[in-house]
Formats: sequence, structure tokens, C-alpha cells
Amino acid sequence: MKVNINSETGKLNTVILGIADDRGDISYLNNPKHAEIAQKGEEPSEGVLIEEVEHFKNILEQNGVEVFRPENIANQDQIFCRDIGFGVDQDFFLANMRKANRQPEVNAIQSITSGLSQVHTPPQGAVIEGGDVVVWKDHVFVGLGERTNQQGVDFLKSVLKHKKEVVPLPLSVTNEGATNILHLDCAFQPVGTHHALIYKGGFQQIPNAIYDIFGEDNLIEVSQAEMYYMFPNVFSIHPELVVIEQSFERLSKELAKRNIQTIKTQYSNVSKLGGLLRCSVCPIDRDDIS
Ligand SMILES: NC(=O)NCCC[C@H](N)C(=O)O
Repeated sequence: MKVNINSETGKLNTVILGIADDRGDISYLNNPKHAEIAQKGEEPSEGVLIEEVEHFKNILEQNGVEVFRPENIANQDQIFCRDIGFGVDQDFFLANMRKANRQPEVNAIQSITSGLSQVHTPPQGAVIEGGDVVVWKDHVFVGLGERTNQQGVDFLKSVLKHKKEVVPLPLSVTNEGATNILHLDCAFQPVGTHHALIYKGGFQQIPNAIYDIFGEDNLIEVSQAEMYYMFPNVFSIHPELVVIEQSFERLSKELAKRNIQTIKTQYSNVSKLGGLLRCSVCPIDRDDIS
């Protein structure tokens, strides 16, 4: 299989989409948003999660995307496939997950990744999750927060030297769902060919590199509440087509103004676990954009 990822938006050919079945009885409350939802007794049922994820699969396939799935691991949450590996150009990186309860997920894509020619595994001590890695043309932005450490960034830099500029961005990590940034893809997401969604409050310092590369006028700012509902975690099928949660009316209008169309789907139950559409997919092959 071919790996080719130079952006978050180029026409998508091949992707791995997580699975929501067989999650088991133990719900690991790995992030503050999920923990608060569980405390309120609003944990979603497996049935509704399966419905949302399978509907997303249909959308991808109807748009000509080849969809692979991880192998099922009994009693394991495997929805958030984005975090367990990521492609950068022709290289594929396996994650070293911060949460021990998520590490087995990485093994479930082995039958897919074993056929790839350039697969890299982080050295001991280097923690890096795919949700913190956003590839954009000559740059790779990496969120530094709870799920990715400096050794993870150094590992990426060593593999990608002379190929990409790796830009670390310290994230705002808190213990409240309303403000915590779990991964970079919860606060930042390129759309189209030169725009990006951004929640400015998600960064410890103003992310100057993002402003310089995209230009302030091309950044679509989202509010704290919109970040909580995961506006930045939408998923591009190609530069003019983005899958979004059905309730994201303002986002749909903002994208339409920039000639980007949306497909709306219900994903509000998956969102309660701390991830949305982008977190559920690991793109393998996209056409390049310039
Ligand atoms: N990229 C992401 O933000 N992924 C969401 C992961 C949610 C999962 N419950 C976790 O806390 O690891």
C-alpha cells in the first residue's frame, strides 16, 4: 500500500477508520471532557457510537475513499484511530501512546502497516500521538502537551530532517473539559488550500508559525465553546469538501463563504469521549496540494 500525506486536505484516497464495537465494560476516562460526561451519567451507548462511526464510513465510501479498519481487540475502545499512527509524505509513524490502556490499539493496524515500506517506531521515552501531528506542505506542526513530549518531537525531527520543518506548539493543558486541549487537532485544523480553523486559547503562546504560514486573514477563529464541541476536529475529503458534525451551523457558513462545502453527519455521541471526526481517521494516501 502507498503512503502519501503532504496535507490535511488533499483529495483522500485511502484511510483507516476506527471501530466502535466491542468496547468492553470498562470505560477509561482518559480526558477531562469524557470524565465529566461520565460523571453526569451521560456516557453514550455502544449502539449509538457504532451508528455514528458506520455512517461516517458510508460518507467516506460514497465519496470514493478506500476505507480500512483496525482488527478488533476484545473490550478495547478503538474509535480514535488518528492517534495510533500517522503518515508524513511517504513515511508512516506508529505512535507511542501516553495512556497504557490505549497502547494495544497500535497492534490492531499491524496487518495494514506491515505492508508499508517506511514504518518508524518511537524510541523508548519518546511519547507521540497522531492527534498532535498536523502535516501541512513543508511543515509538520506538533502539539506539545499531555500526549506528546519533547523526545517525541525530537524523534520526528530526526526522521524528517532535510524533508520537513517540524514546528512544536505548546498546548494549553488543564483538568477541565471546557478548556483542556487534549491534542493539537482539537485546536487547529487546516481546511481548503490555504485556510485553517484555530482556537487561539488552546496554545500556551500565540502560535506565530501558524499566523506566518497561513496569514491572519485566512484563519477562522473558533470560540472556547465551539472548541469544546470540537469545531476544529472536522475532516476533509478534498480541499472543497469537509465532513462536519451536523450541529456546526456557523462553521458550515464560514466554510461556504470560502467555497468549501460540507457534509453534515451526527457525531455528537462520539464527541462525548473527547474526539470527533478527525480523531477517528488515520489518512494513508492523499493527493498532494501545493
Ligand atoms: N486526537 C484526539 O483528540 N483524539 C481523541 C482521543 C479521545 C480518547 N478518549 C483519549 O482520551 O485518548
